[in-house]
Amino acid sequence: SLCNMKLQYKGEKPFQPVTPSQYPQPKLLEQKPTELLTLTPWLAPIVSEGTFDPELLHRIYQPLNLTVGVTVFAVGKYTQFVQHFLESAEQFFMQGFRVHYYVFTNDPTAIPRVRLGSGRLASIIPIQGHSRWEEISTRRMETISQHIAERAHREIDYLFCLDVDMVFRNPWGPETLGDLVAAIHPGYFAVPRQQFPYERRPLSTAFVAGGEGDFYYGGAVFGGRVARVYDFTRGCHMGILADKANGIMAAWQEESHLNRRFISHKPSKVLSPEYLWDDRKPQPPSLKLIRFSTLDKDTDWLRS
Ligand SMILES: CC(=O)N[C@H]1[C@@H](OP(=O)(O)OP(=O)(O)OC[C@H]2O[C@@H](n3ccc(=O)[nH]c3=O)[C@H](O)[C@@H]2O)O[C@H](CO)[C@H](O)[C@@H]1O
Ligand SMILES: [Mn+2]
Repeated sequence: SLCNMKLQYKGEKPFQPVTPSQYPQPKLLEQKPTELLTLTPWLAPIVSEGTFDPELLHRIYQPLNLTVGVTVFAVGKYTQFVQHFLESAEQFFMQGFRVHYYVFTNDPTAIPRVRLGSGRLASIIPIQGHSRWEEISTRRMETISQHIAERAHREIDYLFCLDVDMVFRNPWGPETLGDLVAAIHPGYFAVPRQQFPYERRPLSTAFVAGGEGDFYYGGAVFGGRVARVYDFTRGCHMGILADKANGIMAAWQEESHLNRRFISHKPSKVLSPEYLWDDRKPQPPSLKLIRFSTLDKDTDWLRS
């Protein structure tokens, strides 16, 4: 069965020598490239403006000829977001890289054909719709893991799994690439962990106890090497299935399972809220650049 299959991935890309270039010297004794924390206690970088050199990273990653996948779901009324999402991604997402968008929808005819740059393509993948929005959102973990097993592991090196009700506003580049990548939720970066909206009922497999947790991560952005995203989404899906069998739906659906799993399977790279913002909030001075943000949407209408 698909579950026990040994996947033949596209293959590792050996690193290339970095071509000579001019860039500012890294200074061991000059601290604080930003007001934000730059390293987790398990030594994963926290990416924000000022912590990296975009040109240098481009020189390092560009020769690898990587293909970066994106999964995005547009079921029911959410098809209206696809155009703006794709157009803004074409402007800002992984410029100069090969990109493969996988658009999952119950209504392929409602997906606009957006003109894509060279080396970039979109596949529209029909899926079943569900009447409850919680179900649509939660099912993504299952669909993504199946899609990696059936197809995407042969086509892409890295994968980002993104919400569709969002737009890119500034560059999102190879600084985001890592084995397993999480993004800090815009609503909880200044909040003590006891107040994170984790699932708190021990009956759920997403249960998080009082003293646990690092950052509260958003369900709208996660990714990494395709093999790691496969394990991650499969793990979340298993937790969701176990909860279903027990008749329980976690407080924030798949986001609760994602947060549970990132506590035991730490991300190797963490994206600051620059990479997962919300237009309904004022931009705090500590965030220099909003790169990807939730649109101010009519939630009641969308979910009706
Ligand atoms: C910023 C952030 O971290 N957002 C998370 C949050 O609320 P959100 O309010 O952002 O959830 P949402 O309404 O955007 O739903 C998540 C995604 O599911 C898809 N969708 C949903 C409903 C529907 O009818 N059709 C459809 O296509 C669509 O891709 C959408 O972007 O909590 C959700 C789970 O409860 C997800 O974890 C979201 O990622
Ligand atoms: Mn959303």
